[in-house]
Amino acid sequence: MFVTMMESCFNNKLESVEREINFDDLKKDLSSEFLSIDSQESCLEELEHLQVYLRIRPFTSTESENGESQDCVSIEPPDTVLLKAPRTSLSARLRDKSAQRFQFSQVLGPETTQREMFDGTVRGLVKEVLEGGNSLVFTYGVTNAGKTFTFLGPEANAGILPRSLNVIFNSIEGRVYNQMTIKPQRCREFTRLTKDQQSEEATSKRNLFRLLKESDNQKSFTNKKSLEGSTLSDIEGTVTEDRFSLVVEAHTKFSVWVSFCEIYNENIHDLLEPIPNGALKRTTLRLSQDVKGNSFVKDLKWVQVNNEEEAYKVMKLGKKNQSFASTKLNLLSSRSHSIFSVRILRMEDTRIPRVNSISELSLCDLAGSERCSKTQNKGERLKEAGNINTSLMTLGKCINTLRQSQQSKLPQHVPFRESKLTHYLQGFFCGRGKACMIVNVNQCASMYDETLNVLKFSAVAQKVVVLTTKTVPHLATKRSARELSMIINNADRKNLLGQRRRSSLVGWETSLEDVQEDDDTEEESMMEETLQEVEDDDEVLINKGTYESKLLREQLQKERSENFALESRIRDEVTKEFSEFVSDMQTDYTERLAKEKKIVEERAERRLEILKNLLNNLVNSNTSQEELARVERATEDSSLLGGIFDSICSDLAGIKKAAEEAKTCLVVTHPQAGSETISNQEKRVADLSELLSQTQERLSVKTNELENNCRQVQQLNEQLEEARKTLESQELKFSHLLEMCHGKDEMISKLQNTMDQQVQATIKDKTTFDGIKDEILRLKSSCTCSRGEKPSSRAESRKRLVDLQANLDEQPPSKKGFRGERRRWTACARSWRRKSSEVVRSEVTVETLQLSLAEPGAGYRKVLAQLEELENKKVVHGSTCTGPES
Ligand SMILES: Nc1ncnc2c1ncn2[C@@H]1O[C@H](COP(=O)(O)OP(=O)(O)OP(=O)(O)O)[C@@H](O)[C@H]1O
Repeated sequence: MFVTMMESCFNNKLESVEREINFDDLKKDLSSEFLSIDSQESCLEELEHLQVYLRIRPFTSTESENGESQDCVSIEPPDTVLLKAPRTSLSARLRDKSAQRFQFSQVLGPETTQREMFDGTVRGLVKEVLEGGNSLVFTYGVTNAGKTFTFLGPEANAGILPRSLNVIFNSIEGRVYNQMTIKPQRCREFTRLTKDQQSEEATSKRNLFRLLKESDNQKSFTNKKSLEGSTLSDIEGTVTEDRFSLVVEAHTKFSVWVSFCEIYNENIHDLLEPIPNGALKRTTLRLSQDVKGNSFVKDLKWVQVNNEEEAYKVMKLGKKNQSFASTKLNLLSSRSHSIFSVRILRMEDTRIPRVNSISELSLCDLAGSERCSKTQNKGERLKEAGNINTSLMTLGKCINTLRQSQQSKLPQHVPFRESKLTHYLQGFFCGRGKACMIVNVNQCASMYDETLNVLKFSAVAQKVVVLTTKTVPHLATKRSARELSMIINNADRKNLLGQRRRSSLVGWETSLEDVQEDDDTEEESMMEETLQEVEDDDEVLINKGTYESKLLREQLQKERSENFALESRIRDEVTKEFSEFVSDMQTDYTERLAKEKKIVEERAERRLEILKNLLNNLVNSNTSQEELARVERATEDSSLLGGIFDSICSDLAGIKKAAEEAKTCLVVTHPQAGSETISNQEKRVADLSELLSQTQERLSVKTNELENNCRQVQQLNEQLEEARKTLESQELKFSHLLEMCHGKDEMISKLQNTMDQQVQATIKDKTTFDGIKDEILRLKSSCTCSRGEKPSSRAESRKRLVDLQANLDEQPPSKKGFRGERRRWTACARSWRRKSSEVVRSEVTVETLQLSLAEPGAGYRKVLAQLEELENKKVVHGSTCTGPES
């Protein structure tokens, strides 16, 4: 089953490199010997993981001084790296994971020399290229991680590019084809140059080198030791004699062509194209694909180089034109992706030169991803950074989709076309040749988050399986019948495979991505020229039937055994990977669940404690507002608790979903091996679910309790508020009553005074009256006694009596009147005495009321009624109790 799955993934790739071939095609292939070399090669297809190497650069002195060294990166030789979060990292704060492990094809530590770097990574690929294969090497990493150092290196410490050129020319020494008769074209084709074209080529090359010389002369005035000013001899000291001994035939020669371009702001520019002085805009080149889906840059300048020195000059010239700028993180930061390509044409240097194979080594130095917050770029630099990040993100997307496509049953569309970089690299991910990624990281604590992202991406890239096609060049000048039969057989097999694969699936890169170029006129003329040559070959008399069936059987058996081995290997890998993934996930979630549970319990307990205190405080104190705020805080905590709980639920759902996916995948890939793991995982997930539901129950009980408590507190608070209001109004009324009582007291004392004065006056009047009465009596008696006296003394007495009478008239008129008056005053005094006793009683009642007011909620209305009654009484008394006017 898994074979079907994997096959479905890789079929697509096979389709991209194998088009339907029939006899007519074969004839065409054979006839177009000088145009395309496909038909002459035996293709060996292999599936292998993308090679991913990690290089960790050493700290600079400034970084060490700034405390960047916090042991974030440690190596577990030979292929594992351990990444630990520094104390200040956001990731470290968000996640509890202190260290993460990443595996690579090889990890090269800070002390690795440029030579060791080259030997351990790219050297093998250079050999592949010399033997007819295609190879891609690209550097990847954040800005200031050491990509350009690895790629180009300083003049005294050459990087992989100069070293590759060195090995290539050392290996083909004495076998360099230095004529310009044949030139590579498009992707895997070539063209014969006419005499004029050859001289044009030579002039262009001379001009190019002159340009470099001129700029070198200019530079030498200012900086004699700059990179551009250096010559090959400068680096010769660092690049030692390094060569491969190639197995070649006597007439075999190698024609080497190089090109250098950059992808800057999603535009492709030729770095070997001279930029005219004052030119604002550089020529933009177009990316095209040949019929086999291999991308190439249309109209890119290819320069023939006859030795290492010439190649190095081209490299320097291109570097001079490349976009560099100073950023906050790197003084000389690459602002573009640069691609240096070396095409090697393996030739038969006979009377009519023949091309046996065309191979290509493509070396890309990618610009580094960067966080604009850290580089603080603005304007043009910001735009560049945006384009760099976008294209690197697309690369990440493509790698991810490739990985997913290889894992799932259904082929997925890989978005190679979304950026120029991925569009260019597409061919190498789809079977054009071997691909190798060099990941550069620095160990700075401040770059931890970025480094983590790079390592995560690399871990995915490491798992991508690529189909590599190794071409074995045909060495014989003339083909034997058997060899031709092999070619036919191979073509038939391709045809067969192609048909079978096409029937099952639609190729994702060819169907969706392929673009064919239509400028085939030149080739057609060349085809006609060379067709005659091959038709003349008498040995193309093939006993096809005999060989075909035999070889087909052999091939079938070989393929079956290869498929079987591949299937078991991939099964093992996938099962192991999933088991690791699921167990990692399980441990992670168990830890998180335990932690969350503990936190939830602690919080619930704390909240209960707070609520208890709150209730106690509410009963004992009047600081209701404070308590209310605390209750609100407790409610907020409760909602937070709910949030945490929700997140646990969603995490669990995630675990379940992942487990489901794992299960599906395992069932698909490895029914027996998977079932046990699945049941274990299911059991674990069920346990986790049970644990979670228990936590949920406890949480809901505690939440209910909490809610009840909250409600009670709310009620108490309302009652308290009501009592407080009642108390306030009672206090107000009491103060009114007190005022009234005071008024009454004053009035009583006034009345008392008036009454006392009246009594005094009455007593005085009575004394006067008694005196007058006595006088009258005395006068009367004296009048009676003096009847016999003289009339004058009698008249005198009478006059005195009349005066007394008049005096008496001024006094209370009579004893009767005085009595009436006295009665009135006595009644009045009695009435006042009664009133004062009532006032005393009122005071007593008021005191009683005050006492009852002290108790909140006591029969307030009753008290109020009593008060009102008292008030009325006071009004009645006030109106009746007016003293005698006198
Ligand atoms: N292996 C190394 N040994 C010593 N110094 C190194 C090493 N790798 C990088 N460096 C230094 O680190 C600095 C940054 O390196 P480099 O310019 O190659 O980074 P980069 O990844 O290409 O950055 P960008 O993406 O911004 O172009 C340079 O000063 C370089 O000399």
